[in-house]
Amino acid sequence: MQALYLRGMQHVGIFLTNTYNKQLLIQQLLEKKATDQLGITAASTVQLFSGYTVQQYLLEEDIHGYCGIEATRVQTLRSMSSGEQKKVLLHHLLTLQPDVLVLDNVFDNLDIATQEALKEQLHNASNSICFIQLAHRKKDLLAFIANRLTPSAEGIFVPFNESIAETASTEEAIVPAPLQQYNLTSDELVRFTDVHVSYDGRQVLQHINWTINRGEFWQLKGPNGSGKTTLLTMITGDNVKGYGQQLFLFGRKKGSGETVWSIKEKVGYLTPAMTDLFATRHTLLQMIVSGYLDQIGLYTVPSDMQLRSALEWLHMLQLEQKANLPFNKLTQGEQRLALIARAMVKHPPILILDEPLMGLDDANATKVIQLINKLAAETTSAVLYVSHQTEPGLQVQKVFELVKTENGSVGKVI
Ligand SMILES: Nc1ncnc2c1ncn2[C@@H]1O[C@H](COP(=O)(O)OP(=O)(O)OP(=O)(O)O)[C@@H](O)[C@H]1O
Repeated sequence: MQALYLRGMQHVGIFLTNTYNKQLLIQQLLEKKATDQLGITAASTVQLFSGYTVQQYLLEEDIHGYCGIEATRVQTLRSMSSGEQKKVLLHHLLTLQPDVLVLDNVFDNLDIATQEALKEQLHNASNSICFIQLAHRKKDLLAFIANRLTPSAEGIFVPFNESIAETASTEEAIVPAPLQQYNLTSDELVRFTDVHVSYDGRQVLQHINWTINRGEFWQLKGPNGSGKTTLLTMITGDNVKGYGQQLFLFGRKKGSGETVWSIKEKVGYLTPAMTDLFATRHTLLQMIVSGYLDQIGLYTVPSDMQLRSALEWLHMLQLEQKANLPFNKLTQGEQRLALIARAMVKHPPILILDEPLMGLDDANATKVIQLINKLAAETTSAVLYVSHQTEPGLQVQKVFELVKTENGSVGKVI
């Protein structure tokens, strides 16, 4: 690794693709092992801000009841939304005043207003804390960090060249046909009529009116803590707040004797956190096939038709060469494409993609956007893309936006 010249207060922005071993770099930074190359002196205090750090604080809170972050005395870290968790953690780390703060994908999951506020906060702290920013998206690189590097093919850091070649496209490929049809009584899949949700006496959603029909392509957006996850868990049947309300899922009122299973089998679901569930010895092919069997991993013998169809999905993703590789040996971008295919193999009436671009580099984000557009355009599944970010290139037809008010968020269709 080449010197990063961090002597003095020289911040560094490092652009990484998903193929780079980021964990090793972070480990070296935290252990100050790369002292000579990175210019971090032995006496420096180094802190890390990342999704992993949030997980560590959550674990601490689960075990000891308090994780050391002042704001969590009012509301537990566990019950905060993912954006709220990141905000309080970053604030906490800045108050610790480390010599060096490593920022790993700092803007993932954060709404635009919070991103702007955070940029200002980081800028203000940049006289006293040295930042090493690791970013996968060019647009995320902090403007005040002029020193921008990227690892070369030889593994040394070189100045970052803004024009990075995009990867091959899946645009021309054909979506494999479904092996089964769902018996749906109407085109209306989900309907919220005047739905309200409160937690601990605090209203977070009010007067929600929203209908999702077959084949529609929606984006659900809204700032951190506005209630996106709450709405999603009501659709997937995982939130008890749906009972006793005018919530209709696949033609049945919630709580009218339906099973959670009868809802779940009609929903394809992806959240980046699911990647950890597949950290097993299963191959990529087995993982795709498991989507037919609603299993995580493969514990039932699949049919020949299912195997053939899974191979067609891999062909479409240009991943058939890797069919027999263990899933956890794939790059993050490949894993994300595969998880979307897994959620989609059954052509479920509704496909929910919760922050599907999280952690991806620019080239992989482009590929995933192409795939999502394709699934929305060429299948009868309704696609629900959930993110506070507007992605240029994503061809959503309608947006359901949550707008925060003092009495909880209201929804509007754009
Ligand atoms: N179990 C719970 N107990 C108390 N408050 C909760 C609980 N679950 C959610 N909340 C609160 O409800 C609000 C909405 O949370 P939700 O996770 O639905 O928001 P979100 O839009 O998904 O946020 P983000 O973009 O940050 O993930 C937040 O203020 C959150 O703190």
